[in-house]
Amino acid sequence: MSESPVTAPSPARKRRGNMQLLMANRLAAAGLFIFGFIVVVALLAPVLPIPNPDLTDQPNRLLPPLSQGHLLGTDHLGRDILSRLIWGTQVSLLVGISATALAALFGSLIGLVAGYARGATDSVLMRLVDMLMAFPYILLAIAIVAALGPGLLNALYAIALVNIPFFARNIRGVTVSIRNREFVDAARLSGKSHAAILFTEVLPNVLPVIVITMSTTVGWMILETAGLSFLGLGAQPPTSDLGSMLGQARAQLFTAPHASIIPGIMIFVLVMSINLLGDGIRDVLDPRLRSGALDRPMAVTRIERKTKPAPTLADAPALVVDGLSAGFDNGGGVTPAVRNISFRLGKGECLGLIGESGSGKSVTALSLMGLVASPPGVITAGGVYIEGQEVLSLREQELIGLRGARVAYVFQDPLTTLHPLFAVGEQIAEAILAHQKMGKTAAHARAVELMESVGIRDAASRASAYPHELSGGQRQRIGIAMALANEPDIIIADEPTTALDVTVQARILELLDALRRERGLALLLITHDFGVVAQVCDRVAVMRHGEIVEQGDTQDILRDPQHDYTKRLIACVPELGEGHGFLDRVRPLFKEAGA
Ligand SMILES: Nc1ncnc2c1ncn2[C@@H]1O[C@H](COP(=O)(O)OP(=O)(O)OP(=O)(O)O)[C@@H](O)[C@H]1O
Repeated sequence: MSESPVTAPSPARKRRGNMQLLMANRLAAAGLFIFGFIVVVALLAPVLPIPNPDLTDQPNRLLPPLSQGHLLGTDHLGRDILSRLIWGTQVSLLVGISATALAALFGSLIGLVAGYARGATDSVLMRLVDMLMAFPYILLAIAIVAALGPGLLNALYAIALVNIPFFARNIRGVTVSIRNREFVDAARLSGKSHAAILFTEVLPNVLPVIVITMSTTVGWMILETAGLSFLGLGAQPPTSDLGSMLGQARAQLFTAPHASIIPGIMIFVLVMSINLLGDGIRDVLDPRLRSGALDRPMAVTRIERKTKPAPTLADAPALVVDGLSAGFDNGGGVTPAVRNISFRLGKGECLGLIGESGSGKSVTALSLMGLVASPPGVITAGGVYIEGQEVLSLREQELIGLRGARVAYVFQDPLTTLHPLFAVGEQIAEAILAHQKMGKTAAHARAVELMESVGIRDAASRASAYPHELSGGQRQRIGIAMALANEPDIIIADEPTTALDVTVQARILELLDALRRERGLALLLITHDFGVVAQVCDRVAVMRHGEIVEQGDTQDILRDPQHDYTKRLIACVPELGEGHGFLDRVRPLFKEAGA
């Protein structure tokens, strides 16, 4: 289409860069600042005006902090603690980061190969990893260093080795889920070698997980290295790291506590800053966390309306939507998804909401009951009136109480909305019990009745079937039965037949049509198919780029569409036996529109 979509963010609202997102997380920013400061100071150790860290001065041993010439005092050999702290931090950082890099390299390689190859390779590699995991890791590290001999380099190898399983298992899990994806199949079909697929198709998808795992484990590895040095198995004199400083000072814990407290605080601050930074990096690299989708969603969409709509409407039909606008918080502002939506829907009436994919139909439908997930969803203007009462101004619990009771939803693919581990009858009964007080047996009997009313044959026995045991059409009937469970006044059906074949589609539409007529339901039917609208709806509202561009009686609009876009949507309904004529008829319409 030639027009730019309404959701295209303006330059001012462009998604913030990763660094800005990281900085917006205060804890991560604090972690970055502290860690950055420590790294810079440790790197500048050779040029800083500090004494030689190994220079002993027996007469001035165990001087307290703030002594002349020794800001943090001296240790049991009279060495300057500040200087040793800075040099020791440098060593701890170097060993911790190197161990993380080694563990990440070998662990990820094992995970990638095992997850991609599966079969015997997977079993052998993962059993080896399991063997490593069978021992308490710090004991294993001590045993390895004891076997190799004490020393920083051996401590580094030991820490890297005991952390390999952590990477291997994580990366294998992600690789297994990626290896069966269509783009990997496509690469295989294109003749790429396994190695090429592994490194060009799988690895780029696994890389963020490797980075996240590294950022969250590096602090842990620094701590483990310090542990080995504390026990005298890591840094050997005269080299010292934070752990060995702590170990050497423990004999003077009561006479000169500062000698052990200072390196202890340093280890704490260093590990804490890395962990805070690591958590922040994880949130930034994971797109789901970045948009806030994995945050606990709010029970009702965030509502930020500049002007409050009138609390009630006189002489209002079942549903009135007045000037509704909603969008998504992109971190720097709200990107609009639907704008100024208004329509009315009476009892027993069916309104079709039609538009191409992305035109904002679902956001409109979900906004009516504050169901757009927040974050990132936001309702920015307008009102929704049910029987004349503005519902978005209600208290949260009141609005939640309306869901499923006065207003019910039927979604596109019931396989994703039905719980796979519960029998369908049980799920309908649960929907009844959510709003009505009755015993479980009565709820189950009512569920069977509802199943019968939506045309499921042999309902009593089918009630104990699980969703995967039913056909697509039967599942959608269960979805409709659940929507009817509490005798709602309004049903919002969001593309209820899109996932079904044409014959089942026709039957489900007939069912919805019959139900709204028999029960006087107001039916809002969302679709992208004018054929469906023509079959069921009294009136239709055409949506494009988040706005309603035309609405009116279905017959009038079918006969005399005003908007070009409506004309094109109507032209897209093929006629039986039309064959190639359909394309010849439709193509010029889209060429004219530059689409
Ligand atoms: N969680 C989200 N975050 C950001 N933008 C979103 C989100 N969900 C939807 N949108 C945007 O809102 C706009 C409207 O989407 P909506 O799902 O309402 O379209 P639709 O007309 O129902 O499409 P379809 O027929 O494919 O379901 C789209 O441009 C979409 O990209």
